Amino acid sequence: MEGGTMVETFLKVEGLRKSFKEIEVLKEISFEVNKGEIMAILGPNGAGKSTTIRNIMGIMYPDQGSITFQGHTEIPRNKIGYLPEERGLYKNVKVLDILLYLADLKDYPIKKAKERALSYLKKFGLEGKEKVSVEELSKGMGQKVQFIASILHEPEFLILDEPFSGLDPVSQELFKYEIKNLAANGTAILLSSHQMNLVEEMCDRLFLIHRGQKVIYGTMGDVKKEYANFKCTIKGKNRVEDVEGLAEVQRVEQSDDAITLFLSKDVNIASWVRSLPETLEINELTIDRISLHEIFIDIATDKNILKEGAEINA
Ligand SMILES: Nc1ncnc2c1ncn2[C@@H]1O[C@H](COP(=O)(O)OP(=O)(O)OP(=O)(O)O)[C@@H](O)[C@H]1O
Repeated sequence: MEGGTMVETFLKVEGLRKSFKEIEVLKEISFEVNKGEIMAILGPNGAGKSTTIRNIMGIMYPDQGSITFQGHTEIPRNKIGYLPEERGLYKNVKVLDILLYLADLKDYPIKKAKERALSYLKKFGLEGKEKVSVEELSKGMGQKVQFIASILHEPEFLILDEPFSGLDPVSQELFKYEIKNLAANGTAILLSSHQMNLVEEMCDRLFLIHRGQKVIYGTMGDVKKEYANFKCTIKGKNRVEDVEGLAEVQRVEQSDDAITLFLSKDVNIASWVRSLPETLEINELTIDRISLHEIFIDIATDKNILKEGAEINA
């Protein structure tokens, strides 16, 4: 998506509000998903991700706000692929039959669907399983079939709710590769996941909700720059008192044989390293940026340690 290409928005969600009984679960949710990008929707359990997705899919209706697809309110079902959070919807049906049936529901040509289905089954290591009934598949295999079902009709917009849950690491990589490939070919992708490492590796932008409200919305690069401050971990026998007064140190965490210094946002690492006192015992020293995983935990646990950077779009 970078490099000045024209952004074409597929989905636009504006001011979405939704309550269940008295409880407001979504409060003014607004975001967009563009063609050719992977947009992550993130948040702790119960944050409102699936509710947002269900509103987009027309499974439930918002109390307020609007959802448009290429400018239209009608849901273009044939252009959308959806991998729901609930899995294993089909049981006593053969793998290839269910795939072709679902493609047919989307008015996709059956011959092409069959070719694509066989090629994807092969790609996902399910060659020879065409005539096996879905209930006989393992959990991961079932998920692969459901994933194939969601992309068989070449959707322009793909919603993946927790696509990696229950997959082994090899299958996760396969899914990751395939999802990135779809985006590279122009598909707009909205992905919800709790696997922050994968999100960090593959998503272009992210939208993080907490208690039904936007906390972060931006490109992965912006989020890293704004929130992911540097941290310096020093192995050796040092006391918190030895380091907490140092310039640019916002917070110190101590574990058995290491001490981690969380540094302020605009620190100049080169001069900061030079300013370390010679009295420190340094057996090992590493400087990294805080990971998306840590940013997530910080927000989800209301620690707000990173709030210094909490400016972008929030
Ligand atoms: N049909 C419903 N009736 C009442 N409350 C609901 C309903 N669906 C969701 N909720 C509530 O809305 C809130 C958001 O739920 P949602 O499933 O959207 O969260 P989520 O972010 O997808 O969480 P998870 O990561 O656990 O899947 C929760 O408090 C949940 O209990």
